[in-house]
Amino acid sequence: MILVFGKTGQVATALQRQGEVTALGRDAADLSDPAACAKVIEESNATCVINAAAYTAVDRAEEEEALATVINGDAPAAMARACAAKGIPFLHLSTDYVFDGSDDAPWKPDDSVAPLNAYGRSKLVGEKGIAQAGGRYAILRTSWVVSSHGNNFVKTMLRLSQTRDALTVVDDQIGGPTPAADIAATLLRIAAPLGAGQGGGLYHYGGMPWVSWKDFATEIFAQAHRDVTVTGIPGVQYPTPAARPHNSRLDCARLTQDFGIAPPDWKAGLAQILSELEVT
Ligand SMILES: NC(=O)C1=CN([C@@H]2O[C@H](COP(=O)(O)OP(=O)(O)OC[C@H]3O[C@@H](n4cnc5c(N)ncnc54)[C@H](OP(=O)(O)O)[C@@H]3O)[C@@H](O)[C@H]2O)C=CC1
Ligand SMILES: Cc1cn([C@H]2C[C@H](O)[C@@H](COP(=O)(O)OP(=O)(O)O[C@H]3O[C@@H](C)C(=O)[C@@H](O)[C@H]3O)O2)c(=O)[nH]c1=O
Ligand SMILES: [Mg+2]
Repeated sequence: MILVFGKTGQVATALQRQGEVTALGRDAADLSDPAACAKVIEESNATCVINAAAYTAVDRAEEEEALATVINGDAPAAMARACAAKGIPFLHLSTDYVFDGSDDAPWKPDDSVAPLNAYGRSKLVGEKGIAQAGGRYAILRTSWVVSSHGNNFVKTMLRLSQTRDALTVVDDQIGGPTPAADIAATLLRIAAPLGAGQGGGLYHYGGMPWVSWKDFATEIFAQAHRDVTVTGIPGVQYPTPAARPHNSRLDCARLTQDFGIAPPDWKAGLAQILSELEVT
């Protein structure tokens, strides 16, 4: 039995659509109580655990770093220790926001981390706690997750297009939009081999080709046939509580080497999302 933490989120929803999983919502397992999450694993008959729950409100985390750190740091670490004790693999997601975004070379899994914001710091606490738990694990760092479900940049752009015919969007933050459906498929595909001893550790999994948020917005409006003029602006002209990295490009070669999985094509994923949303 594959046990999933998270029920309503983008990736948790995709996992339930694609796999035979037992998904736990906040009512069944609240990540602000790490010991309770560990106990759920201990008392389960899980053969594998996937954590798809997280504190993902990047700007709000600046004011709630302690809570974000419990949810994104302490809870996954406790889950990983419970999995290690049971001898079952633990799969987890992390983020491009653990990097500072300097230069423009794609980030490799072993590159130095230096988060610019509280959310990134909280996710890094989780990464380290999982590595120290001593069990088999895979952490997929992904970026710019989108789906027809939940909150994401695609949904924000479509909503804004109902009231606006022009938008300014930052063009100096570059990364890979990643469909939640592809993340779920990848997690489900690597779970068994990981449990059997193949691979393990830190991986990158982000969509291709790399784009700026501005070029992403432009493609969303093109595919959705929305007549919105998008003008690029530097991030300094779009002030937010949390700083965001300029360079979020993820080098996904290790996942290809260990599991034969290539990064997803986000433009195809976007078309699928728009069709699910019945935007034509
Ligand atoms: N979204 C993105 O752009 C990116 C996400 N990631 C990572 O990918 C993973 C999945 O993200 P995504 O699917 O987008 O997340 P979402 O923001 O769509 O969903 C977050 C999920 O976590 C749950 N959750 C939040 N707090 C708690 C809590 N205290 N107890 C139990 N459940 C809780 C939410 O439940 P509820 O509905 O009850 O609030 C929801 O199901 C996360 O680890 C995230 O850090 C990485 C890079 C980019
Ligand atoms: C709505 C809007 C946003 N923006 C900018 C702000 C920001 O730099 C960028 C994206 O905004 P968002 O708030 O959607 O993105 P953000 O919440 O920062 O998304 C991040 O979420 C976390 C969970 C991750 O792990 C990251 O990989 C990343 O996906 O677009 C504009 O320039 N114009 C706009 O009209
Ligand atoms: Mg957001």
